[in-house]
Amino acid sequence: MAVSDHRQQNDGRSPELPEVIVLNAPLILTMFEDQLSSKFHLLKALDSELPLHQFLAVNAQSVRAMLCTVNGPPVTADILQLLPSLRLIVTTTAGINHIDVSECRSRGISVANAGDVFSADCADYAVGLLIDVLRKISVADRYVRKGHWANLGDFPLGSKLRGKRVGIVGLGRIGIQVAKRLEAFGCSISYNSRKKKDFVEYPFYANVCELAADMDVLIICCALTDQTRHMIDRKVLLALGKEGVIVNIGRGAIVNEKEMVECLVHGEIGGAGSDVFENEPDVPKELFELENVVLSPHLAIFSPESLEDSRDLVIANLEAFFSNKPLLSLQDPFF
Ligand SMILES: O=CC(=O)O
Repeated sequence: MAVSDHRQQNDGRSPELPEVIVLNAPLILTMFEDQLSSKFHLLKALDSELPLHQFLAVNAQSVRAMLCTVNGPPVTADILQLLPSLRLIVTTTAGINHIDVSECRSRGISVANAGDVFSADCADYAVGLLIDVLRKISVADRYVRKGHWANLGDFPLGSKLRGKRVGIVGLGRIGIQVAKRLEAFGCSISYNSRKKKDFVEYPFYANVCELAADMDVLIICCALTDQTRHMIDRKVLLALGKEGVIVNIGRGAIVNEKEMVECLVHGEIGGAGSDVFENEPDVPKELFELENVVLSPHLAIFSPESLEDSRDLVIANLEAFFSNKPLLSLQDPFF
């Protein structure tokens, strides 16, 4: 078949709809495809029989906007090179670690993310994971299901949330909401981030290891960058200590997962709750055996309501772009 024969067939929609290349399969596309495709002509790389590079080379030379998410092929310099007309990437996620932002900057491509639409759900989930690890709610659930209730005396009691010293790593949109929630639960809050924040009174620690040494709990809420990759390593975990709990709703690779698993297996930290892992969907099997660990499949941000907000923001960003208006959630640190 000639290369030009591989061009996606016009599916009957108006040829005037602006074209958007869809690199992978964002959940909002699965849920709201009709709404998105009534406004944009979606060129879906996943539906093509062609390998991604060839699909882009054949179909996407004039495409100016891309929709993507964190699962699936990362938006690398190699991919961007195949899209000479691209000027906008909209990611359905808050995190943008799957996009080569410095390549975007040098090519004049703007990046818009999920802004604040997932922050509340994600913060709720972080608190949920922490309460679950501390009070052993999932353990209690398994206990009842196994018919052990009659022996209640042998249930290992969990630890109180009120009074815990909680260190938030990354006091951005999500971190601040976690902090406010846990303050209301009677915890004392401290934080680590790139810079001290003027809008809060919480104690600031420039050094994450010193933060861990003074805390009962660390909650990882920062972005994954070259600076934060494996920032939470054995040294930090040992500083957190035998009773210390770590919760991660950021990205798996912020924690050195191998070292965290070793610390958990050897009882060098008290417990962990994690929604994110280094090599998703693979989760280290050792964790399955541990009762002081709560595992979740990268779902913290999702509720039906947050997905609808995400859809609306994606559409609003694309519409703004195609009508030369300012983007609603432009990633300004980079542009
Ligand atoms: O992980 C999810 C997100 O970055 O929004």
